[in-house]
This record gives sequence, structure tokens and C-alpha cells, in this order.
Amino acid sequence: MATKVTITPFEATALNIIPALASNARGTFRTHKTKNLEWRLVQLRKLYWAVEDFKPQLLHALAQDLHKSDYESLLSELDWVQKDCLFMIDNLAAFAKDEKLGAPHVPITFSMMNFRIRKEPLGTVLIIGPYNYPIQLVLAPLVGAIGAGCTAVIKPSELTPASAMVLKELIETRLDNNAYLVVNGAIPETNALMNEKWDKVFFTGSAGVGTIIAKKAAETLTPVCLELGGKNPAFITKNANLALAAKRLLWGKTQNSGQVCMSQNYILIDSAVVKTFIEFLKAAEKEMFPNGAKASPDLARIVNQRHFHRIKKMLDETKGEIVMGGQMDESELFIEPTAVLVNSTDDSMMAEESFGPIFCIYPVHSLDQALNIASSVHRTPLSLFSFGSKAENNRVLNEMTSGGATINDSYFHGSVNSVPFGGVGDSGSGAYRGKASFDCFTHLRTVAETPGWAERFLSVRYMPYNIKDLKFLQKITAVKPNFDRRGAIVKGFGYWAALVFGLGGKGAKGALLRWLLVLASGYALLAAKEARRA
Ligand SMILES: NC(=O)C1=CN([C@@H]2O[C@H](COP(=O)(O)OP(=O)(O)OC[C@H]3O[C@@H](n4cnc5c(N)ncnc54)[C@H](O)[C@@H]3O)[C@@H](O)[C@H]2O)C=CC1
Ligand SMILES: CC1=C(/C=C/C(C)=C/C=C/C(C)=C/C=C/C=C(C)/C=C/C=C(C)/C=C/C=C(\C)C(=O)O)C(C)(C)CCC1
Repeated sequence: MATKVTITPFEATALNIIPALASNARGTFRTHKTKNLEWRLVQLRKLYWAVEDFKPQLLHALAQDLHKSDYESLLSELDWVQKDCLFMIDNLAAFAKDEKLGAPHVPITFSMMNFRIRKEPLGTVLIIGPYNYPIQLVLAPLVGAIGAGCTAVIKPSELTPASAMVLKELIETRLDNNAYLVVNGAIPETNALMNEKWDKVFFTGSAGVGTIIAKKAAETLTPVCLELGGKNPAFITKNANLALAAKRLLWGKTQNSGQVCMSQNYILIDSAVVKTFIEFLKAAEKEMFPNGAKASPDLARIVNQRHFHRIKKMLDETKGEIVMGGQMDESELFIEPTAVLVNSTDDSMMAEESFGPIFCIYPVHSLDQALNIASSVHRTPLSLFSFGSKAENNRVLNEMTSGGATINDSYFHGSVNSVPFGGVGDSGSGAYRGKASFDCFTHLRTVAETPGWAERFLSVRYMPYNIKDLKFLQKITAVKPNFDRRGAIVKGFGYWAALVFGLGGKGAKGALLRWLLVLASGYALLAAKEARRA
């Protein structure tokens, strides 16, 4: 029998208690209890089980907010967060351990000073989430914050109210309620939160709101991690497997009904193969939705009417030709996965991030033209996809930057929870996931410890200065370049000596390996000779 699920109606947190909530989280950080590794592990273990135990409510909320299928909710939200917890739990001790700093970071002359990097939690952080993955996109950063030893306040999106309310109950009943809190609400509540002092703000959402958040944070020199959107290109050349490209790119626009910031906005395709590609797209759509997209229980809906109309407007205003899809139904907030053939970068389909199940196809006559167009549409998108020969894919990677990239698929680089994820330029700054989530909320604090006995060697630094001391210091600490003023490597005595004594190997490790090989061969020869003699 299915579990009966009741979700509390959405309620915004009272504005007047927000300062006290933030102060509570700051106060808890000051108790230093979050610095204890075992304490952090317990919170992560509790979060893992909270997600498990709240599964019925979470699945219900995601279905209510976005019509997400349980399949997708589990794959990309709940299982994802649980895997995140387990990854952090398994690796926390290694991540949090002091890193000893020896050569080449610390000169041998200072090696007695026990230089090390201590991993310090940043403090109390604010995590602001978007609507498209309302659970995963706040809990995954939270895993990083807990792992790093921070306390946190979470502000889920108000556009997914059921998920926001379940999150509040989950976090506040299962985690340390003085360390981890949820504030629900929209702009006024976010503004009230931004009036507080944070040690970092982790924001996922649109570039426009990201700008507001970054400006406000700058007033108090608060660091920010910004996970923003972008106009993401896909490149398809004559050498691509067109059937595979069509199926995989369609997947990118069907999961969560394309409300995925890293999915493609437009496809730049060699004009010689555009017709065949469109045929493959249509075939892929038929295969995924044998009874039509609207009848599919798998396809999510657009989050609300505002976003429905935003996407509809892009389609209404296009001068291009709809070559796949095009159906929509406002009463259900349904938009069919839709492809539009366009011939201008000014087209409404190219001008904005679609953040929905629609995308456009732009035929080009060369990869040169494709790269020029992509750089002019958005020079630093969140992701890019390349389908071509190895050389063509390398060229795309080389000549066009992006937050992340996938060759021969849609956003697989962003579909594994333990590899770093983040934007570049105006698609975001800072990264998280896997170890990067720990690093995102950690200060790398260099610590040196100067032993008292070293004083007589170090006294050269004190006034009154004596130039002779400096000369001596320069002599013993000198490092000489192995290059000249033209930037060319000088092949002097050092170079040839390293080559000869290093047996041509690169660096100390390479040389050692070669020497070991020589010694082992010599030993084997001698042993063989001995054996023959016997
Ligand atoms: N890089 C990434 O990982 C992701 C980026 N996104 C981007 O997010 C956008 C869609 O998500 P939305 O929820 O619509 O983003 P949004 O930027 O409208 O909202 C994000 C958060 O900011 C708050 N907010 C909205 N307006 C605000 C204002 N004026 N002042 C202060 N706070 C405000 C909202 O309450 C919400 O919690 C797309 O542009 C998408 O590309 C979405 C998911 C992932
Ligand atoms: C490969 C071999 C094997 C294994 C095959 C397996 C395990 C295949 C699994 C494929 C799956 C499940 C692919 C799809 C994954 C998609 C995910 C998790 C999507 C996540 C989406 C997210 C997190 C969205 C985030 C959104 C953001 C940030 C945004 O809006 O930007 C065998 C079977 C082991 C055999 C050998 C070969």
C-alpha cells in the first residue's frame, strides 16, 4: 500500500526572525563543535538517512512541483544526494587532513619550519537554490558545507513550494537544528538573509539574480560561489555519428523537460548533414515517446505559467521553422520537446537561454564558422558538446571555453556526482561536487612553525642590516634560471649533466626509474653469466 503523504502548505519564514536564525548559526560555529570530524560525519550520516526516510514526501513534492517522475527524482535528486553523502563520509578524513608542504613549495633551507596547510571551515554560509532541481541543488552544496565543518542556512526556491517545505522539515528535524536551518521565501526573505554577514554565499540560479547577490555580497567582501546559466552550444560535424548525436542531445532536452542549465541551447551543424540529423531527431523522439510526449508519464512539466510563457514567447517570435515537436498545453504547463531550424543569431531561439525543452539548429558551412558563431553568442557558456572526429573535438575544446564539456554526448560531465562542476566567466565562478564541494567551503590556511633553535640562522633578518649578511643569504638561497632573455632554455653544464646523469629521463623520478632499470638489467646480466659459468 502506498504511504499517505501530507506536505505542509508553503509558508514563508517571518522576516523578523531571520536575523536571529542567522545569528544562531553563527553562534553555533563559534562553539567550534563543527570542527570535530566525528561531529561532521554524524551530521552527514543523519542527512543520508533523512533523505532515505523522507523519500515518500520528497518524491511527492517533486511530482507536485514539477511533475517529476519518481525515476528522475531518484536518479538526479535523491540517489544523487545520498551518493554525495557517502562520498563525503568515505573521503572526509583524507580531505580534512593537514597537507605537509615540502619541496618544491618550501625551499630546503626552511624545511625545519613544518610548513603545512590546515583545512579550516569558512564559517557560516548561506546556500540559495533554484527551482529546477530543488532538492539536489541545495543538499549537494550542504554536503560540502557540512564536510568542511561550516554551519549553514539554506534558502530553497519558492517556485517549488512543496519541495521547500519538505526540505525544511527534513533538515530541521534530522540535523543539528542550531547548525543547519532553512529559511523559506522569495525576494524579501532572500534580501533579509543577504543583509546578514556570511562567510560565503553559495548561489545557484540565473545570471541576473546572481549579479544582485554578488553585488550585495561585495559590500561586506563576502566570497561567493555562483552557479549560473548559459547559452550552451553543441557542435556537430560531418564526421559525427548523427543517430547517436540526435538521441543523446534529445535526452538533454527531455530530462526535467530541459529545465537543466547545462543542456544545449543551440546546435551548430554542418549544413551537409542537417536533413539527416533532423530525421534522426524525429525518430529518437518517436522512440522515447511512442504515444506522444504529452501522454508520457516520464516528462516533467514547466514549473509555472511565467516560465511557460517565457518559453512560448521564444517559439512564438522565432523566424525559424519548427522541425520537431511544437505542441503545448498551458492548462498542463506542457511543452513538447521542440527543435527549430534557424538561420540567424538574432533569432529569438538564439537570443536567450531556453531553460526548457526547446532548442534550435543552426546550419553552418564549416567548423570555423561554428566556432565564430558560438564565441559571439556566448563566449563563456556553462557547457558545450562536440560530436565530430577526434581532431575536430579537440579543436572545439581548444578554441572554445566552457564551464564543463562533453564529447559525443549531452551533459555527461555534469551527470556524475563526484567530479567538479562549475561555470566560467559569466556562467559562474567557483566549483563544487566531490572534493571540490569540500574545498568550496574550506580556507586553505598555511601554517609555519619556527623552532627556537633556528634563531641563530634566522637572525640575518633583523635590523641593523648588514649587507654582508644579505650577500651570504643570497649565496645560500640562490636559484638560477635555466633560460635566457629570449625565453630559450640554456643548455649549459647543468643541462648536459642532468641529461647524462639522469640517463635522459625527465625529472628526478624519471632519472631514478632509468637508473633502477639499468641496475636491474646489469644485475640480470651478471646473474645469467654466473648461471652459465655454473
Ligand atoms: N549552474 C547551475 O548549476 C545552475 C544554474 N541554473 C540557472 O538558474 C536559472 C533558473 O533558476 P531560477 O530558480 O529561476 O533562478 P532565479 O535566479 O530566479 O532564483 C534563484 C534563487 O534566487 C532567489 N531570487 C530570485 N530573485 C531574486 C532577487 N531579485 N533577489 C534576491 N533573490 C532572488 C529565488 O528565491 C531563488 O531561491 C536559470 O538561469 C539556470 O540557468 C539553474 C540550475 C543549475
Ligand atoms: C558503462 C558500463 C556499464 C554501466 C552503465 C551505467 C551504470 C549506466 C548509467 C547511465 C545513466 C544512469 C545515465 C544518466 C545519468 C544522469 C544523471 C545522473 C543526471 C543527473 C542530472 C543532474 C544532476 C542535473 C543537474 C542539473 C544542474 C546542475 C543544472 O540545472 O545545470 C556497465 C553496465 C557496468 C557495463 C560496462 C560499461
